[in-house]
Amino acid sequence: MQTIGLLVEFKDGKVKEAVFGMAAAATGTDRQLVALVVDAPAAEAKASLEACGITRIVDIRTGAAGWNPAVQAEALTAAMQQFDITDLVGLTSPTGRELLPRIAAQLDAPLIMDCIAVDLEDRRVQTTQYSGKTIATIALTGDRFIYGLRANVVPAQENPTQAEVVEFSFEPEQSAAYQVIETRSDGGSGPQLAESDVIFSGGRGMKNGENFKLLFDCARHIDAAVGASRVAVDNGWVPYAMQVGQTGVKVNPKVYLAFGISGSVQHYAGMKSAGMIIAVNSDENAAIMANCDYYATGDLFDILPELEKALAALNS
Ligand SMILES: Cc1cc2nc3c(=O)[nH]c(=O)nc-3n(C[C@H](O)[C@H](O)[C@H](O)COP(=O)(O)OP(=O)(O)OC[C@H]3O[C@@H](n4cnc5c(N)ncnc54)[C@H](O)[C@@H]3O)c2cc1C
Repeated sequence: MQTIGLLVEFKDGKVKEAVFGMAAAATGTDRQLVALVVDAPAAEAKASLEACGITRIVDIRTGAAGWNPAVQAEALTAAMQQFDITDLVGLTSPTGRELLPRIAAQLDAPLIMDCIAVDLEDRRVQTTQYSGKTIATIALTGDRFIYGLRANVVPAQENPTQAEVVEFSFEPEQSAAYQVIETRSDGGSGPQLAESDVIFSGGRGMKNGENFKLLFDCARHIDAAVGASRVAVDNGWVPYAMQVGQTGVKVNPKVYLAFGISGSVQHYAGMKSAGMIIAVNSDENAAIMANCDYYATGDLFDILPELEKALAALNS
C-alpha cells in the first residue's frame, strides 16, 4: 500500500478549497491518503477531510510562535518518516513554495513544482515549459517524492470515508538558525490569486495604482481575486504578488477577466488554462482579443463601474 501525504493549507480557519482537488488528484487504488496539518485546527477539519477520502489526519504541533517555515518543514519531514509517507503532495502556493523545497532538500528527494497532472503510481508528472508552449512529462526516481500541484487543475470529488486524528509533537532545535522577525501583509489582494475561481486583472490600461480600486470593487462582490500584468507591477501600481504570467503567478481560474491587458505571450503563459477568458480592451486588434472566449471593445473606465453595479445588484 502506497502512503500519500497531503500538505493541508487553511484559510480563515477552514481547509482551502484547492486542497480537495489535490486529494482527488492523489486518490487511487491501494493507497492511503494522510493529511498533514501543521499548527492548524486539525480536529475541526476532520469532517471536510474525511469527505474527500483521507483516512488519517496527522495533527503536527511544533510549538513555534507564529509562522516559521524552517521549523514547519523539519516537522513535516519528521512526520513523513514517522508515518512511512513516500509521496508528499502540496499546492504550488506561497506556503507550498516555502515548505516543499525545504522538505525535498532534507529528504534528498526529487521535487517538481507547478504540476498540472500527477500520476502517483508511475511517479510521472506534467508541467508546462517555455511560457506554456510545451508540456513536459517528467519521471521521478528515488525513495521519496515531493510534488507541488497547481491549484484547481483537478476538481474536488466526494469520496467519503472515516479518518483518525493522530497527534504528532515536534520539538524544534533551540539553535534554529532561521528566525522570523516580523510578518507583514501587503493586504488588499483578497483571496489567493492562484486559488481563485474568478480573477479580475488589470494592465497598463488601468493607468495608475489608484484605478485598481475599480477591480477590487468588482472582485469583492463575488470573492474574486485581483491580478495584474507585469507592466502594472513594474510601474509600482500593485505588488509583485499580483503579477500573472511567465515570471509571475500561474493561475487556473474558472473565469479570467483582463482589463487593459494586450495579451503578450508572457502574460498569456500564466492564464491560458483559465476555463473562460474575457477581455476588455479599447483596441479591437489587441492580441488578447483573438485569444479569449469573449471580448468587449471599449474604455474600461466606462465598463468597470457598470460591471460593479451589476455585481452589487446580484448580491442584494
Ligand atoms: C522575460 C519576460 C518575462 C515577462 N513576464 C511577464 C509576466 O509574467 N506577466 C506579464 O504580464 N508580462 C510579462 N512580461 C511583459 C510582457 O512582454 C508585456 O510587456 C506585458 O505583459 C504587457 O502588459 P500590458 O498588457 O498591461 O501592457 P500593454 O501591452 O501596453 O497593453 C495595454 C493594453 O491596454 C489597452 N488599453 C489602454 N487604455 C485602455 C482603456 N482605457 N480601456 C481599455 N483598454 C485600454 C491597450 O489597447 C493595450 O492593449 C515579460 C516580458 C519578458 C521579456
